[in-house]
Amino acid sequence: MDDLKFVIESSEAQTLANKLGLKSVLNLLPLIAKSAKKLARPPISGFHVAAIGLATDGRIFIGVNVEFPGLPLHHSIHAEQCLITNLSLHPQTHLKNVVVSAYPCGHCRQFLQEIRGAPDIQIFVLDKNGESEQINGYPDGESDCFRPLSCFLPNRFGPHDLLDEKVPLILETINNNLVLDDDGKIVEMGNLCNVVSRFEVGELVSAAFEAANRSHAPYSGSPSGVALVDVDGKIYKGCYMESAAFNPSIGPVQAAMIAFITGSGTGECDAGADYKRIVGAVLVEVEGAVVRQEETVRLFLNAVFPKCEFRVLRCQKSSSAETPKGN
Ligand SMILES: O=c1ccn([C@H]2C[C@H](O)[C@@H](CO)O2)c(=O)[nH]1
Ligand SMILES: [Zn+2]
Repeated sequence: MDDLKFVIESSEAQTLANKLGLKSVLNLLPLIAKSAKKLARPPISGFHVAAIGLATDGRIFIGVNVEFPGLPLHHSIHAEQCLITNLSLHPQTHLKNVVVSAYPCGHCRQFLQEIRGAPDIQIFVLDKNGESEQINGYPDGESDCFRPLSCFLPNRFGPHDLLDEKVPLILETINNNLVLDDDGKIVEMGNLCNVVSRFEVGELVSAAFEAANRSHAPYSGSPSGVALVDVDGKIYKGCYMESAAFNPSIGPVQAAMIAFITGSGTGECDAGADYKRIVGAVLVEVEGAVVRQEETVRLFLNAVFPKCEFRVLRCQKSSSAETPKGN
């Protein structure tokens, strides 16, 4: 399991499980978790975390922790947040099983609550050596070592404390009906950016706008999106995703960073070595929004990609847009 990818197709997972003589794909998850720890980027703590998710369609998704020297700790990305963002990038609404290399912290248990049916997500925690904590070894079946999230976080506070049941949750399809009405600003930005060609700026703005439209921000009504572009013109989108408990929310630039790390396909474990490939970033957020991302995104970009050109575009909410709040 040397060249792991952040998304493993269902057929690949099945083939690998058969090849290793495992009873099912579930038995494969702990092996992947142990191996995926090397994809983490923890230059501050040196503590590698991997969170592996099995989706209902049989695909396996990997999440790892990412730390950023020079920034306050709340900019860090937890493996579980990375996993959920990875799922959102490859539209996948249901997470069935998760194997984590360490116990999920309170914030991660809370962030997982944003997924529909969260209390039933089955979680399995490996011990410090990456082995099963159970006497039986690796899981033999769904009921063997996995325990529901409701067991890790009983008496939960979640989305339905604030929202109507019908409001789309994280990972579910959403369109925030935003309007970007000033094409002139995009042209002006094209002229301003030295490192990113005019053509790519247009694409970059569209990507950030699409990310803002798909952002999960039902609690503040302040959706936003970031798009990053690398030296080869490849674009990485990040949607801001809120938690009902506010603080475990994931910022748009962290989400775009996850798209870069999981999609750059380098399997790079030398933290930060490839960050200098990012040359441009665009943030799209709502004019007059109650929650603003601009300054925190700028702080992040200055510390992580100091040479990156950054532009901000404000959009409006369509007057026909439904208000997301349930009560
Ligand atoms: O639930 C958790 C708890 C911690 N970490 C990471 C964050 C940080 O990078 C390192 C030390 O806390 O472990 C996770 O990824 N998930
Ligand atoms: Zn956590």
